[in-house]
Amino acid sequence: MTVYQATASAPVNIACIKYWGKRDTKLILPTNSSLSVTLDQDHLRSTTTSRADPSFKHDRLWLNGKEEEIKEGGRLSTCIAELRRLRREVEKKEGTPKISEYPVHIASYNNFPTAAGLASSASGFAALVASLAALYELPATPSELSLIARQGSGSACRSLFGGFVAWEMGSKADGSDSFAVEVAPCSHWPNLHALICVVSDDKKGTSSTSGMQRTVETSTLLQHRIKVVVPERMRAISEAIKARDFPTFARLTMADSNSFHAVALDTEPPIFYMNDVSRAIIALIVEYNRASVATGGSIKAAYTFDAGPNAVIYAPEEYIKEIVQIIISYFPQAQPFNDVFGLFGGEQPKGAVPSGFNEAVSKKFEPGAVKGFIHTRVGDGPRVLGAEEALLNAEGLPKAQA
Ligand SMILES: Nc1ncnc2c1ncn2[C@@H]1O[C@H](COP(=O)(O)OP(=O)(O)OP(=O)(O)O)[C@@H](O)[C@H]1O
Ligand SMILES: C[C@@](O)(CCOP(=O)(O)OP(=O)(O)O)CC(=O)O
Repeated sequence: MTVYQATASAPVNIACIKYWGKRDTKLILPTNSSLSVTLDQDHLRSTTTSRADPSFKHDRLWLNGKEEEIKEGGRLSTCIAELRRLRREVEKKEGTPKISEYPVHIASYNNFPTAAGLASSASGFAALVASLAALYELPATPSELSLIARQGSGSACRSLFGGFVAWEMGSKADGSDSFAVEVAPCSHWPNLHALICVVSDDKKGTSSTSGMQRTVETSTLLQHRIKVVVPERMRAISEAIKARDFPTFARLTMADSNSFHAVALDTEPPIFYMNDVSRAIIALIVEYNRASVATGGSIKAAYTFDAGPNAVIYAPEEYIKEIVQIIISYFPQAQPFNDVFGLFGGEQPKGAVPSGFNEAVSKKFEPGAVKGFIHTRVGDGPRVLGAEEALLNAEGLPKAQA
């Protein structure tokens, strides 16, 4: 008997020009376009296996081994229904098995700790869509699949591509022109690296979904951001990426992170996602860039923050070592540094600052204020994996994770 099953993995993306605000909350249509860098799935990924089988009673989904309810009319059920609809188109061709009629079992696993506060909905919904698209053998392009991932979580639409990705907001009421497009593949700028600084967090106070809705309803500053600020930045950052112009890319990325956190503060009641640790990291990166420019160099690093206190620092590969040394001068580490790129030749990094760096820009924190680092780089889009990577066992239930 044929087993109808497919496994796919999908990457995390971190926006440089932020999505914040919906004009349609059901279809997840944004109030502005956004642009992100896809991170390498060798380090951070969601992996998902989907199987269609006539013996299954109903659709079921397990996330990290734990069953999640698929609520009727909810985001998961919308994505599954949309992919089934596309499969039915394929089944119009005579002789194609009608597997759209079978219930599905879906098992997914995020290889990064949810407790780290990293966006999991983006890679999660992208992997779900990629695995069902592979199961159903859909002839759809990544942009077409991004229309579906968008309805799971807005930022997920950008994880259907590798490299540098724009989500064009579109203008149609049905959302058919609100999808992701590739600005440049990861091979275009492979030495763009990312250093994620995991900041201690006692559980996020305001989710992105509810936070951005409150901003749309109450912030006057958001209107200026979506009408004037973002359209110009989208144009400028796309050009900077095409030209591999890091200083311009960095200036725009930092400015847009600041603008996003400003509209969060302009919300009633105000929303704070960054904390003292986040702000100290900003001060260190600003001083690092200032000292570099003052000695005839250029901007070397860009910070950006999503809806939480973790910092993501984008920088050319050659500066990451120096950046780690600066940060640990102020944030002593309680855990060993996971040196996946071999920057420190088997030794643990020691704190140091470059000459001309004003050490008074921040106080020194207690160990553990920055819990650890994840060093990664720009990476490719979703991958279809082999049967040996499947997360479902012979009975169609989740395998125990090692
Ligand atoms: N691998 C996955 N497969 C399917 N759904 C997932 C997966 N990982 C996460 N999700 C969905 O995403 C939800 C978490 O999304 P949520 O938006 O609350 O957090 P986040 O993505 O970590 O942060 P944010 O989007 O605010 O930056 C989970 O409850 C689950 O529904
Ligand atoms: C700050 C952000 O990370 C917000 C992401 O919001 P989500 O995509 O998580 O929101 P929903 O569409 O409601 O699921 C910025 C970004 O990724 O562009």
